[in-house]
Amino acid sequence: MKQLSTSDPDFAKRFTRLVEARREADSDVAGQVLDILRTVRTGGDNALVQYTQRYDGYSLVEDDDWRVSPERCAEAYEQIAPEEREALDLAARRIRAYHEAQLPENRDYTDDDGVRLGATWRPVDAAGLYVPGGRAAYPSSLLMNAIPARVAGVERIAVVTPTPRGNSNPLVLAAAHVAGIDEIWRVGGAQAVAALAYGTDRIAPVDVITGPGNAYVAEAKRQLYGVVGIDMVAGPSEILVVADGRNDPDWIAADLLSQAEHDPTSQSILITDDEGFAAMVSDSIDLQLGQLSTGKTAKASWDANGAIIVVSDIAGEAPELINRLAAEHVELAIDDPESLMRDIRHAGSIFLGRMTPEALGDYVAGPNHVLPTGRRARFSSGLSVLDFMKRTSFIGLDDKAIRAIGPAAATLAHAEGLPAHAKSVELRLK
Ligand SMILES: NC(=O)c1ccc[n+]([C@@H]2O[C@H](COP(=O)([O-])OP(=O)(O)OC[C@H]3O[C@@H](n4cnc5c(N)ncnc54)[C@H](O)[C@@H]3O)[C@@H](O)[C@H]2O)c1
Ligand SMILES: N[C@H](CO)Cc1c[nH]c[nH+]1
Ligand SMILES: [Zn+2]
Repeated sequence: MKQLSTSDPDFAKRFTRLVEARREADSDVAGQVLDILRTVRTGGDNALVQYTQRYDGYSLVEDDDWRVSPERCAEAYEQIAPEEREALDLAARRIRAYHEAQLPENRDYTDDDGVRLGATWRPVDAAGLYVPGGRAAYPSSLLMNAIPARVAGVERIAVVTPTPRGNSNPLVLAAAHVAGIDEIWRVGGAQAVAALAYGTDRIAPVDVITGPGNAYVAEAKRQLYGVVGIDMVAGPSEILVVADGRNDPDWIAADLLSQAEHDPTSQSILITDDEGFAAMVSDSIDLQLGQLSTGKTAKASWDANGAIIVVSDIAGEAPELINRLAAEHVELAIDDPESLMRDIRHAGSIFLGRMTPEALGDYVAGPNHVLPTGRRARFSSGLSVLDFMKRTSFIGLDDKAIRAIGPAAATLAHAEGLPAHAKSVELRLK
């Protein structure tokens, strides 16, 4: 963990290094991922068999090894504990309600020149959803991917998810049942993303790939953008907590560890204006690390990518630091989170006040937990219904309308040195 203070003479240099570390982490896996994508493109299902054996310790032989049936998902739903079923149902209901409100409206109108204009939204034909499953299983990510895809009206939805040593997680299957998913492939990592993009004998290609994953998965999506659409680059989790000294240090320590436990390359940062509080949070983290079943991963993450930044004035100094970090999650554990939120331009999702731990957003709040990482909140947003849709514009002119705007088009066509363009308009003006 790094300790920084804005009063240190070398703060600017050290902070810049912290910001840039995210980009360097991405490029570490780029070469290996390129290799995996090429191998799956040429080797198809055989390549999937090899990689699944190597990385998940699992043999894909029979049809049942490859794909999970909807009957198994329904069975899993019946067999999980009643409180788990209720929690999944509640999460699904809240996620659905939030995403239904995102459905866009088609436009169709005639402007002052008499030109008919508009745009029609349609779902993509096929979406591939990545549900992570290497270190932990993510039924919540299944819901976060599948519900907006369903709301958008996507006809074919294919899920890929790794099943280490062949063990399918019952809650992931139950979540698939809740979301009405009937195509689940037991493959993960960059190779699964490649299979969705290029297609193999077994897995038909999709038009868009969404969902979170580790550095390999995130980099595979990034490299395949253009072959398919993607939502955004949603890699190893990040949390940036802004907390004053009036918080319980144990709460803030737990919040920081909640994202550190995802991945050794996750990032957790605290900004505070109270040096004593910073020390208490740091001590609490050390204590809590020893109590977590995920302690090893969380410790690796906190040691390598954790940071505590002490500022002298939160309102004056935090906004610039927050905007440069452009973190996936920003928690504001202060008295007046609203006023700080107004100054935040770059963040995947913001959590307002001391009673809004980020973990609530991971599961049940409603907004999507698939969010941009690696400072990409500067230009990307969380997964939404729109990521499963595209828009086609339309234009309609009659004789009167073409006389109103046609001459200007012909003038610009001549000016661009494109006479055939000009002629196609001018012939209709005669
Ligand atoms: N940004 C978001 O919205 C968001 C949301 C949820 C989870 N996440 C992130 O998802 C990730 C889940 O990671 P995970 O590892 O548990 O599951 P995962 O499914 O993302 O990755 C597991 C796969 O990674 C591949 N892999 C592992 N080691 C490899 C290696 N050395 N070389 C090549 N491939 C390798 C394997 O194919 C394995 O099946 C975490 O980083 C977590 O922070 C992000
Ligand atoms: N925090 C993750 C997004 O970075 C989402 C998640 C799922 N389960 C637990 N957490
Ligand atoms: Zn989380």
